Amino acid sequence: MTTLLDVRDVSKRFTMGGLLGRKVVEAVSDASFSLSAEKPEIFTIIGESGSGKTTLARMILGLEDPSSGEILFQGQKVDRHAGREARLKFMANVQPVFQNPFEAFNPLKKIERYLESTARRFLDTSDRAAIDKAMDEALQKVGLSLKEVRGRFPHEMSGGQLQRCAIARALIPSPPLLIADEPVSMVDASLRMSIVNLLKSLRDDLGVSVIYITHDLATAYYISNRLIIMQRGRIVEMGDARTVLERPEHPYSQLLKASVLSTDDAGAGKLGTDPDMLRRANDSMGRAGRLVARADGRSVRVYEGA
Ligand SMILES: Nc1ncnc2c1ncn2[C@@H]1O[C@H](COP(=O)(O)OP(=O)(O)OP(=O)(O)O)[C@@H](O)[C@H]1O
Repeated sequence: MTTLLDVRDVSKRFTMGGLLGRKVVEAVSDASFSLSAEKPEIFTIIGESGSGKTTLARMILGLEDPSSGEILFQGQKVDRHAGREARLKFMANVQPVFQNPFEAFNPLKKIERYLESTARRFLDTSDRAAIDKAMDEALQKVGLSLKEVRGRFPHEMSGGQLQRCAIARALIPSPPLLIADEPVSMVDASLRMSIVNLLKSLRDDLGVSVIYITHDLATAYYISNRLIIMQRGRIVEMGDARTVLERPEHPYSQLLKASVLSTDDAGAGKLGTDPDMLRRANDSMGRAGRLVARADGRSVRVYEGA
């Protein structure tokens, strides 16, 4: 197997405060996983707010240095201090899609200007026809066209359409990997599935791998091949998405699943959690334990004495 992305024992610590009262936050602890270059997949990172998802994504994008461990992309170390040329080459291969498309676009600039600057930068051309062609091709991949977008400002589009434009922009350099950090959470509920389906078709039709970051178990279940569940910076469970979400084994994964209201439970106004489940999930909080890889392809964190 050729490896596209290799995350090796990566940790990130932030130190806050001054000399007195210094506080160290371990945002990510010893994360390891890899993606194959031959088998495009949607690899999902699930976790509550503060579990370290964005920090992990920022390290993969080379926007943040790991405190320890390393990340390799196509065998090369991801290094945010690499020279301009190396950095540009990396950015052409690994593109971000952010949560809020209205923040990603400058409200005072027409959308095509943003796409155009990406095309100029990555395709290294100033040929008008070539730039238009690249923009139109990228927009077609997300179900839009340059004709539809031309002349329009961000506020003239719905959140869903604008997120499509953001994804089109990311696709301009034809990257094999997209990092999508909560890409549907700011999009109207009615349009969410169309963006989720778009990610799926990028994988299936264009062979793009996607790291999909979310706290939404339903969309994760629907589109992911594999997933990891993070609790306070640690991966507590990793494996085939359907298997893990159907039969979570780590107490925290079980609690996450039980905390999602099924339509039946919602009617009855109750969550499927019991005090024992809560206690076991709380007991695991902050404990290091050991992530054990099993023959069935699943990894689950276990604790001494548990
Ligand atoms: N630049 C920073 N300086 C200090 N602490 C940080 C920094 N970035 C993140 N953290 C801390 O690291 C932890 C993980 O944050 P992170 O944003 O990665 O989590 P998350 O799972 O993405 O959360 P959310 O879903 O709310 O974005 C949190 O405790 C956060 O406060």
